[in-house]
Amino acid sequence: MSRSPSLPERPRLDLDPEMSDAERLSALRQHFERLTEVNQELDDRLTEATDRRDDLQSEVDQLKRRNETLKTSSLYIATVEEVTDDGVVIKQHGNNQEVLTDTSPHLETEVEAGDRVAINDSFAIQAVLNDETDARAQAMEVDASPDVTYDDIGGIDDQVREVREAVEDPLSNPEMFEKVGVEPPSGVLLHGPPGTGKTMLAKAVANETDATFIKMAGSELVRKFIGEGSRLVRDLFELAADREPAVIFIDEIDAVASKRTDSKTSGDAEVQRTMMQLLSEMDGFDERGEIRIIAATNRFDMLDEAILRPGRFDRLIEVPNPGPEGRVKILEIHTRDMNVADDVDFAELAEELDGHSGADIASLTTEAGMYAIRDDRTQVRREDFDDAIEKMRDTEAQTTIPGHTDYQY
Ligand SMILES: Nc1ncnc2c1ncn2[C@@H]1O[C@H](COP(=O)(O)OP(=O)(O)OP(=O)(O)O)[C@@H](O)[C@H]1O
Repeated sequence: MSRSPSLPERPRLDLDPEMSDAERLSALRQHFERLTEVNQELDDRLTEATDRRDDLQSEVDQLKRRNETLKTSSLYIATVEEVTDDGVVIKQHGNNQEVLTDTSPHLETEVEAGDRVAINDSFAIQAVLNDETDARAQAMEVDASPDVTYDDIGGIDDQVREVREAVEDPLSNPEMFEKVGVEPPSGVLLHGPPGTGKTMLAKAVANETDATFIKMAGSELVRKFIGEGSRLVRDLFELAADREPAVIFIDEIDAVASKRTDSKTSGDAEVQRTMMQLLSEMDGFDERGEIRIIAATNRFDMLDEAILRPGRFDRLIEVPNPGPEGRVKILEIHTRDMNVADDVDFAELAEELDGHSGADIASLTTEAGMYAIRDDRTQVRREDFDDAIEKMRDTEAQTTIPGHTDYQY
């Protein structure tokens, strides 16, 4: 910006006491003329500055109006496919159209492949959606390479084998299914009490098949994203198609697929719409390529049978609480990196943990480790496990509601 020239100096009046009256009059006249000149000069500068201010003001007004239009006009959502020297390739949601476009200069360094962005009518990128604005990112957990392996799962070997047959084989050896002429199962439904390793199983399959793991929780869909459920289900399958091979894992599927109730509240209608969208996505599944879908529920009794029809979740696998040997295996898995004293007998501990889940056993081992740390020891002893079991029982006693029985498997 150019700097304005400095203001003219204020004229000085020098009157010498020795001066005659005539000299004094002439000096005063000169001073008056100079003052008039400076005054004129300042007037001109003021007019110039006012004109400039008016110009700037109209520029500000114009920018404000443009900003308002930008703020009020609808923006569309797209995903960045690629950032090239010639521009940014985006894919619009909804119609899947690919467009080569530009980014607002202030976003040039920010845009990366995979980002969700807001675009205007001319496809120019206006904003990169962060996690807060990106409902999809909130509703889904995307893990390009989960690190759970089958070795991390104990006590449910039969279930691991069944899931591998139903999910892994069709992904890693599709030709075999074609040659034999059988359709791989469309979807696998894992059902059983909480904390038995259902999520781990889905992650391990994704890991083993180098597939992206995409998880969506049914309860979040209906609680947090009211009105958006069916859109998010569509997004879920779209995202999986973008990232295939992919394993879609829908946890707590009962939240969107429970038996129809009689009440006709708008909430129910919304849940119904979400389920219909899920069913229609599953029905169009054949063309979807290398995508496998696994769902999980703790409330098998509540499920709407529509989702269990052939071509939908047609492979049911029960994942129960582990038996005594399973509990020993899970104890071993979760103490792999712990320094456990020789007096700890896992078989004995497993006996005491009858009816407990893998998740209970995992947190029990952590708790035992905490007791050792509290005692300033690096080795975990039998007494630490005993203390941890006692604490677990106390907590259970406090959280059990009298007269309430959970759904039993
Ligand atoms: N069979 C198992 N072997 C080893 N660890 C297990 C097993 N089951 C559960 N765990 C431990 O419990 C944690 C929770 O398990 P996970 O999330 O897979 O259970 P879930 O069946 O999906 O539970 P929910 O039904 O509550 O979603 C795991 O991270 C793991 O530490």
